[in-house]
Amino acid sequence: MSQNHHYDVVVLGGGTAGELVAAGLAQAGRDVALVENRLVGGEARYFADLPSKSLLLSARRGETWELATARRDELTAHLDDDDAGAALAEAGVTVLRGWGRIVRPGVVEVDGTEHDHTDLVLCTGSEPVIPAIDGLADVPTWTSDEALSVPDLPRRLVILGGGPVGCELAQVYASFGSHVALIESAGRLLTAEAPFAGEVLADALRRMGVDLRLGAELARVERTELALRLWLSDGGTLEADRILIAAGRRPRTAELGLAEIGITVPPGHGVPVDETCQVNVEPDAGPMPGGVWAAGDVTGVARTTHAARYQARVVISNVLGKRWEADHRAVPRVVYTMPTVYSVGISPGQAEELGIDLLTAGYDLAATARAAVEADERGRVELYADRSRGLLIGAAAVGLYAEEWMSEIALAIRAETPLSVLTDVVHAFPTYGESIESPLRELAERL
Ligand SMILES: Cc1cc2nc3c(=O)[nH]c(=O)nc-3n(C[C@H](O)[C@H](O)[C@H](O)COP(=O)(O)OP(=O)(O)OC[C@H]3O[C@@H](n4cnc5c(N)ncnc54)[C@H](O)[C@@H]3O)c2cc1C
Ligand SMILES: NC(=O)c1ccc[n+]([C@@H]2O[C@H](COP(=O)([O-])OP(=O)(O)OC[C@H]3O[C@@H](n4cnc5c(N)ncnc54)[C@H](O)[C@@H]3O)[C@@H](O)[C@H]2O)c1
Repeated sequence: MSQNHHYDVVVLGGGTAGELVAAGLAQAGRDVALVENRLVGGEARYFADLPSKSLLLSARRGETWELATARRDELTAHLDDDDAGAALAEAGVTVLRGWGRIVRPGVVEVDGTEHDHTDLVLCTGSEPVIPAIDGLADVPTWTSDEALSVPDLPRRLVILGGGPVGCELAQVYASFGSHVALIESAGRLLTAEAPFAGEVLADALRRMGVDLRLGAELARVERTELALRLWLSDGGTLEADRILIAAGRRPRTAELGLAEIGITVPPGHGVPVDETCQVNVEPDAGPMPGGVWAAGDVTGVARTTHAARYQARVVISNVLGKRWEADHRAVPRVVYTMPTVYSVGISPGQAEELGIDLLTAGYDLAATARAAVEADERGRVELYADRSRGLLIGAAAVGLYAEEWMSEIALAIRAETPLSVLTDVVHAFPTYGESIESPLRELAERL
């Protein structure tokens, strides 16, 4: 076993969070190594956010599949991370290629070489959950990684899971001509969000010809001579050329050697972090030379790229000794379908779990002048206030460009802006943004 250099900081995982942490700390003068076993830049750049948004945009523009995949592959640099690696080297980061594993406090091993460090930052992301279903392991399947990087357009695609990944990809593939069926074991799409959001989206997907099988589970799969045959728990059957598994993701915590430094993570959970993104390490693990930190999907806190970027900035600040406590109350959750589904803060389901007395006010986008101008009446906005505190604590909107015009609500929740101020804000005419005025007034009157 060869012994390498001592680094001030080793960052495990070079996706969105890891890249930002490594570059930020190197630019602040720290000696930093980043360990990456696949592509520097991670999921968002090559297999998730960028390719999916590129294909959705191409679908909206009516481009052909060939043009759309060419555009996507250009945007994802044909899965070549040379430029991303060079940018990190330019920032002063040492990029170590290979799988990183903690071997004892202060030491990470990468392909047989040990690297000492003071601080350690875990940015290992998340991985798809593959459900244990009879026959599934014996047939060819995709996860979002393949669905967003290969050139194939299956004639019949069955998607397992109606969360953000399943819904975005159902829309992509249906737009380009695949016959898409989507199986969601819950009775509705986007179960984490307000029920109306899933209903509006279900309607949009059905209109595109997507066969929604809600409240059903995939019981068994078999390969026949010409296709895949699927049996559902409700007695239904489907034929497919390809199955796409979009049944959730779990933080990537296995095979990292976390136990060597006293980090215990129950299966499926994220590494436990405090508000400074420092990982809770059990005290009997032995003396640690510095802090252990985590950012991004591996924390399981807020699984989006903007949350990963935010947590990366929090980690950089705290490693440099400037205390910054993360506040996750108003991190948006966006599904970039047509129409967009935007949610922020507390959802009605979460409010119920937390015992919050929720006051809801809503407005249909069809009543805005903008809907008439766009000739698109789909969508609705709902605002949620905590009756006991008299404050806006959550919102959901389904509608064209909702990801752009709902940002002021994120700010209002984060800043705890009084409703008296929010109702005094003037919105430009004719915009979808005007749709929040009426529910804000209603909440102000009822509180
Ligand atoms: C289909 C899809 C679409 C999405 N669309 C959006 C979107 O539009 N907007 C949005 O905000 N979010 C979106 N997300 C979520 C977003 O992609 C993630 O939240 C984000 O990529 C998380 O970044 P990360 O840095 O935590 O992890 P990642 O980008 O996954 O980076 C982790 C990196 O660590 C590496 N790694 C792991 N373990 C080791 C190890 N032991 N040694 C070496 N390297 C290791 C991996 O190879 C990987 O490159 C989407 C997700 C999916 C699946
Ligand atoms: N635009 C975005 O920001 C964006 C887009 C895509 C994904 N993401 C992130 O990726 C994460 C993962 O997304 P996801 O959609 O894979 O997961 P998810 O957990 O949000 O949804 C998975 C869905 O699959 C269903 N399911 C699970 N097992 C099933 C089975 N055996 N049969 C049928 N249905 C089954 C679940 O009921 C659930 O509704 C999200 O939480 C999100 O943070 C973000």
